[in-house]
Amino acid sequence: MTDVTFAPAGRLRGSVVAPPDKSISHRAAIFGAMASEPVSITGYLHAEDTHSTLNAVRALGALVEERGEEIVVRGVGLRDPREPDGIIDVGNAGTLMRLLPGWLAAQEGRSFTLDGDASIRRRPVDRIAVPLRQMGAEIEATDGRFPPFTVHGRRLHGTSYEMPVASAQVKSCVLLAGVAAEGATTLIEPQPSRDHTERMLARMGVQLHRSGRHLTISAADELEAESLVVPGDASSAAFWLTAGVLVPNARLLVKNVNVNWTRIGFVRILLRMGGVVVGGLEDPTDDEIPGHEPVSDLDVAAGPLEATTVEPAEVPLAIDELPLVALLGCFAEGETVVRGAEELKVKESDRIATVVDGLNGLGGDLEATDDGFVVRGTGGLRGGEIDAAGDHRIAMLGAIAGLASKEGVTVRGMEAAAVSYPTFTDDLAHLLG
Ligand SMILES: O=C(O)C1=C[C@@H](OP(=O)(O)O)[C@@H](O)[C@H](O)C1
Ligand SMILES: C=C(OP(=O)(O)O)C(=O)O
Repeated sequence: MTDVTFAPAGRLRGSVVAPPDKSISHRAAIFGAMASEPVSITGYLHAEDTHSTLNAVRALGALVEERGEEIVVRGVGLRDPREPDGIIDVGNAGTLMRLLPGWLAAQEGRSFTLDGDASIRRRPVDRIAVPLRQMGAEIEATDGRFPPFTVHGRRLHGTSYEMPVASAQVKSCVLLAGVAAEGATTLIEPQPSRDHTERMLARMGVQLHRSGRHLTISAADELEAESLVVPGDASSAAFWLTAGVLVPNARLLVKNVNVNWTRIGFVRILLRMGGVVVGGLEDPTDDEIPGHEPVSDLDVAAGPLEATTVEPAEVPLAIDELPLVALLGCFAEGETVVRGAEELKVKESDRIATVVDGLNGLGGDLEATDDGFVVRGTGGLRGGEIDAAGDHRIAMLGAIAGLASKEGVTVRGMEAAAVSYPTFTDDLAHLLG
């Protein structure tokens, strides 16, 4: 385990290019493997989670050539993944674990077992097993709902499924099954969630139609795209936006950020709290499904903050950034409340517990609730030690807390950052000059 100390930042200036988007990289590799013709992917994220995805698609028979900035995936087509010799190891990647079975469930007569690390074994898969069974698949999970689990592929039929939780992973899984099923599949979403799957499938020639909460996908014979481009990750960029707001006199430019409106709920919350962020944010696209991802450079500066309440409908659009909302709340005037975020309990760690305990250990005044947390702003944080609990977002949360604290923060287990952002400490060193 690596302990790293982050001292209060005297100066934080300059520009940083957001690392490639993790969600979109997973999708590009999986959809590339589902395609019949080679797909060139520019800007693929080289991190632990997305390497698990490359290994998974290789195990299914796809060829992956790495050529510097570009990777080329030579897929096996919608109906020809190979049955691997052993398990498919998803490592720490929940997105891989929940998306891939959508495709695999449609492979008649073949079985696939997925497993991962200790954290992944605590993350439920019944949320995908329920709709996939409804479409005709057979799934056996440990204790009925955890990895390791086995997907027995069957001829799938389209369905209509009302999702109990707003989850882009569940939505994507059902859409992938829908592409390879017979007939149309309709999903009814409780609230909008990130829409990268819809955008990328539309770009790859699949017919998708949205009408309010209803999303319908038609089966396709093949997926097709010569090239896919991965933009910068808004969730990774959020660490720099937070640092830019909290560190006195900071001035940062975060370049090439994906500003898809379903990913920038955090920026909207930050603006509401008084943060200064300037850039070309996307407006909601309503029922339209664009075939691209918008990007912008974001300029951020330090400033005084006010508390806010994050309502349940905002949660899916800022889910991975809610730990940073808690950190901002420590520095804001008043009481910051996050509601409707019980999903945080089933991430890489129980993020209600790790955020509340972690920031309280640094001098914060937070209280866990059943569905989120309450943060009483104290104007700052003393500092101290925080355990990343094997969770990349908690590791980087601790680092940013350290920069903004009075005495600095030691993060225990900083290596966890490599799951989504392996160059995090190098980028920070550059900004500290
Ligand atoms: O679809 C995706 O790429 C993701 C969806 C979210 O999970 P849920 O679908 O479980 O909300 C998010 O927390 C995760 O980091 C990535
Ligand atoms: C929850 C996350 O990812 P995943 O579900 O893919 O493990 C995350 O990156 O914060």
